[in-house]
Amino acid sequence: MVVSDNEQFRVALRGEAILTHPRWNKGTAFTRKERKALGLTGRLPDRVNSLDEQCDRAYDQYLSRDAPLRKNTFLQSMRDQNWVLYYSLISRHLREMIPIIYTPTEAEAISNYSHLFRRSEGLYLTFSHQDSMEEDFLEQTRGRHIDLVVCSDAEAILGIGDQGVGGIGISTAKAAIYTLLAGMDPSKTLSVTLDVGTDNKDLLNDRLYVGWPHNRVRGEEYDKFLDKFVQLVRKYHPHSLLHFEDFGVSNAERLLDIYRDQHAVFNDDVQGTGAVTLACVMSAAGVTKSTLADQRIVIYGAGTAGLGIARQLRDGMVTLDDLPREEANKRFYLLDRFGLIKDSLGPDKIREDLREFVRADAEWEDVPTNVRGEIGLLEVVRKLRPTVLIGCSTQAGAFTEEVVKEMAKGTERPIILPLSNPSRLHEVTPQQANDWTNGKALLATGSPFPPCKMPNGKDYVIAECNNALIYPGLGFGAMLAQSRTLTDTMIIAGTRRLASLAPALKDPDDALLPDFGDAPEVNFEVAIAVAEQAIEEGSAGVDWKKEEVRDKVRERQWKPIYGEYVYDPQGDS
Ligand SMILES: NC(=O)C1=CN([C@@H]2O[C@H](COP(=O)(O)OP(=O)(O)OC[C@H]3O[C@@H](n4cnc5c(N)ncnc54)[C@H](O)[C@@H]3O)[C@@H](O)[C@H]2O)C=CC1
Ligand SMILES: CC(=O)C(=O)O
Ligand SMILES: [Mg+2]
Repeated sequence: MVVSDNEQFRVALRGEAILTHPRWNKGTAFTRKERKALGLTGRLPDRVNSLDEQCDRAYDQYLSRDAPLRKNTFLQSMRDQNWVLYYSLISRHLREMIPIIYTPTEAEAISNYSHLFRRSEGLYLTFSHQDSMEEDFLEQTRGRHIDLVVCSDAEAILGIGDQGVGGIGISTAKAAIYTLLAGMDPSKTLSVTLDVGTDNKDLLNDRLYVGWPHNRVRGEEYDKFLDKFVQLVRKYHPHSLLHFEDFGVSNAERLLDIYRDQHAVFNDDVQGTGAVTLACVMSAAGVTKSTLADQRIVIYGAGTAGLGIARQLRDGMVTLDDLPREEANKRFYLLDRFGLIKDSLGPDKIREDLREFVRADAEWEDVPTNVRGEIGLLEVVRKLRPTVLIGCSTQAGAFTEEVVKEMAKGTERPIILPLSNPSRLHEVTPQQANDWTNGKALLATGSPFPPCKMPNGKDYVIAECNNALIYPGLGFGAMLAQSRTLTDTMIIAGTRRLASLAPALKDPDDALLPDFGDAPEVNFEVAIAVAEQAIEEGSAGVDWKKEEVRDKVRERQWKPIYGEYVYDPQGDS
């Protein structure tokens, strides 16, 4: 459904039913004719408002809330009431409001989920009710056309760990970002929490916790539960995109591998983060006039995001710089809680999926270790003098002054990307990294940060290297092209398009990635690149010509505009 001005809808709802339906509700914007036809004249105050007037009023109400969390709950309740107003208001204040409905504030909302709970916001599939999963699923989706399913089991939410049933908050936030930044029709999205319990003791001990009060289910039982859900999505919505968000490290990559050939699946933390970081490093390499293959890359935190980034950067070197895969793997040095990932750590400490990035001990014989034989970040940086340092460890302050200064000794423009969310968990603040390198560092962060003051007094704009700059376009492009899978080459095509839009390409002192205020245009371009690539490689289910793609994508974007309603008992509801 693409809404344009004056588009007419036949709706089967009247009275209270239409006023309480967020897809159809217009509040004071119902026209006099509609009020009469839909039984609303006595249910609304006299004055008919335009959408502009409604946005002005809503913005004043928003501003009257001081704390970010209060602003978040205000917007949340607006979404429950009126989608057009919600998306229209946020689109008008995108830079200001994205941090409120997404990282960092959404993390706070999720961690308080049970205390803030007001009403259902998606599909809650609970392990203990798995016998009725199909029934529960159909109850919400029967007769609906679903293009996008966003699901989370909430084991690793936005850097704040296991949040149990509160994971519904990340599914709804990510789905809302698809609508805001790519134009996904919200009536065709489904947000799901897979409540398989939680190991978060605070939640389990909280008498107000609204999720299933049970330890997290793992192993075969978990896999069966997940499979049952994925097969329902495949059966009833075979052309949908299934987006996985914030799964734990033992499941994220594994589930992607299991299902990637069966359905169009996408893991945002692995693939979305990998893609935006590749674009960011391409942009920084443009500033330093080097290639991807020239980089020596240290990744601190080898979890879901860390591994996803390593693989995507590696694939970038292979595809864009023609480097053999083995050669490309050697450009990476991954560290986790046991320090540098090297052979002698053994299988207990090295996950199988990290295998191709394990370093040989022989390379490090001359480097001091701690009492447990581990090699820390400072030692790695001292020996290697990396050109790129990426943080996805959730360890605030891990990039110390010593580490950053040591890095700066070996490279003219150190590329430093503290990507952990929320803001309080960043490995280094941009201003610190900037000060410690005399303004030489090329920086981007995972959550929004204000510009840094450079030694020359100018501002250096800090790019937000967050997967939201690319995943909506990747998913929307794949969905529109009706691609059976979201291939690695489609992701690379979207990434290259994003990198081509980096402000630093035109001015090396400018941000490494486009501003979030421009994220809708950026994701539009990404969606086009992805759909074009799907068509070119034959994975698309549509028979568009490449030159038609731009117009097709534009035509299919949902816009927050009110249509005109006509009452029809056989119409939509
Ligand atoms: N900017 C972006 O777009 C994204 C940012 N992130 C952020 O990245 C961070 C990590 O997320 P995930 O990879 O999903 O979590 P994860 O839990 O899978 O990975 C974190 C890793 O850091 C390691 N770690 C913990 N303490 C450490 C220490 N002292 N030294 C070195 N490593 C240590 C853990 O062992 C784990 O392997 C989170 O803050 C998350 O919000 C994640 C996805 C996207
Ligand atoms: C941005 C995101 O996906 C995360 O922090 O998990
Ligand atoms: Mg995530």
